[in-house]
Amino acid sequence: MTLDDAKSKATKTLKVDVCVIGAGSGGLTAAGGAGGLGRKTVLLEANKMGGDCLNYGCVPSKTLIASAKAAHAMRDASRFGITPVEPDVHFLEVIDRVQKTIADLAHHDSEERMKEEFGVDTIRERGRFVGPRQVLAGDTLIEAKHFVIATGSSPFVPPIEGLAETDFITNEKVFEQTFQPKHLIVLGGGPIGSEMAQAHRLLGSKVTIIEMGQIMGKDDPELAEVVRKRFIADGIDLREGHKAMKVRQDGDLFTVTVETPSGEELAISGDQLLVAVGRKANVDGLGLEQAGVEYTPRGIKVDDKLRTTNSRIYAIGDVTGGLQFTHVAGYQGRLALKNILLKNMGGKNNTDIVPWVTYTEPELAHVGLTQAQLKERGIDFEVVRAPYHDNDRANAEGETEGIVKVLVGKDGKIWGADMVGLHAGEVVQQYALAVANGLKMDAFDKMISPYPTLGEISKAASDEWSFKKTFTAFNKAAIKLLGAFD
Ligand SMILES: Cc1cc2nc3c(=O)[nH]c(=O)nc-3n(C[C@H](O)[C@H](O)[C@H](O)COP(=O)(O)OP(=O)(O)OC[C@H]3O[C@@H](n4cnc5c(N)ncnc54)[C@H](O)[C@@H]3O)c2cc1C
Ligand SMILES: NC(=O)c1ccc[n+]([C@@H]2O[C@H](COP(=O)([O-])OP(=O)(O)OC[C@H]3O[C@@H](n4cnc5c(N)ncnc54)[C@H](O)[C@@H]3O)[C@@H](O)[C@H]2O)c1
Repeated sequence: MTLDDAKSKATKTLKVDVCVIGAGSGGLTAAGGAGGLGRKTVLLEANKMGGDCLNYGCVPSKTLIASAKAAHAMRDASRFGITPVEPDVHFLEVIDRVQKTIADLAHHDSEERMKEEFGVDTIRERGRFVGPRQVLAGDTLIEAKHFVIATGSSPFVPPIEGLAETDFITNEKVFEQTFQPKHLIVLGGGPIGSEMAQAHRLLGSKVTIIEMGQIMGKDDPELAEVVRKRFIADGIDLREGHKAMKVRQDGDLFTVTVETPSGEELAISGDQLLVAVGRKANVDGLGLEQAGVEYTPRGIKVDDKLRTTNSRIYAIGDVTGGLQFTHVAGYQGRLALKNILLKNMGGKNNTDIVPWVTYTEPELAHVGLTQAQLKERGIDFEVVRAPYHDNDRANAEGETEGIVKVLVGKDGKIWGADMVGLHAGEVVQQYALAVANGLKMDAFDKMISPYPTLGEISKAASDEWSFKKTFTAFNKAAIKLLGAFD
């Protein structure tokens, strides 16, 4: 369709202050904020309200994982003095529960709520730029003072011979499965592959992960090793350093031919194939050229105010190809809005303070700068370690495998933290607050932590750090001297 054809489809014109394209975590935040603050706002959504997080991502994955954990607890009960039982998993009921949880949460992201609480009108159409300040959605031509592109990302499908001809699934289908896989093959051992592999394994499927590098490669390798060991103990067939060469489907059977690290060919067969090898930004069909918005295959280019190369258009969340998390999309939604409302004085996109958590058992979490980033920036730091096995609550829960590593500057500033262990995603919150506010380790000295909690691990790390600073030869001599006056 030519631009003129597209424009000629419009039967009405809508003039607004802000037009947000995409009603996922980022778009809903930006649109709700703009509408709530009195700007005339329209939100466009081509598919389901709530985007990936609600429908195909965070919510269904964590709900599936909750069922998996319940099944695991039954098998694992002997450690607690309880007779273990092999759970009778009704997989389709598990899937029903996943879908019900999505439905229970859907109101929060709904058109109705956007209208009632924030005064935002939603148009359930795909948006496409037809000019630098014009978007066409169905038969409506929208002219806005500002636009926010929040179109998210889709599963990347790698160009592996034969793959496209098979009925493989991605995160868009895995939560709607109609049978429990006997043997699930997972291509990719990043957060999606790892979470889904373990969940299916604990629900009773045989699972093989085919990962060309290492699982959880974006996290601290020492901590990823803890997850690796658990996967192996869970009975996952973990194939790291294995490259998928071709895929074939014969009836219900998928066969993936891989090259092993030693260069041999190996065929792995299963009755379900999940592809989770990364994401591609949703830029196709958006008419970005018509709007003068530059992009690369990674995503839309933005500056530190989240402006695109068209200063009236901002882009946020997964479509920018940066850190792809719901909380980042939400944070950027608020930031882009502030920059729209405050003439680009709302603040800069600060990726140095971002946390993330992968919800494997045990959880793997990070916040702030990584060790590699600190080295690149020439910042002196030390790693303060606090193991889970020294924490009383972890012992009571029977989950002592894990560690917290805090990256501390010479002046005590907390630059980042990495952790693996029971509820690491909760423990990391304290460090998220510390990193965001530039706190030093002595902030934890002042804090009284309730006993016995996992959060006390943070206190243990700060004790470890301050003991070293306190019990110096100088301090000991000074105290001895003062003792002479007792
Ligand atoms: C399986 C899985 C598990 C995940 N788990 C977590 C987790 O636990 N924690 C976490 O923080 N993150 C998690 N994520 C990542 C998280 O889902 C994304 O980072 C987040 O959804 C990105 O939000 P967004 O607003 O940028 O995009 P999306 O949520 O993808 O929303 C984009 C919306 O734009 C719409 N759209 C696209 N093009 C157009 C158009 N032209 N016109 C109109 N509408 C359009 C789409 O239909 C979609 O609804 C997970 C992702 C997956 C896949
Ligand atoms: N808990 C969470 O917050 C959470 C959960 C799921 C997803 N996410 C978000 O979604 C993003 C995408 O997740 P993902 O796991 O799809 O991507 P990813 O890029 O993080 O990991 C993909 C993995 O697949 C491997 N891979 C790539 N091509 C391959 C091939 N041909 N054969 C075998 N392995 C291959 C890579 O080496 C990598 O380890 C994440 O980066 C994260 O931002 C977050």
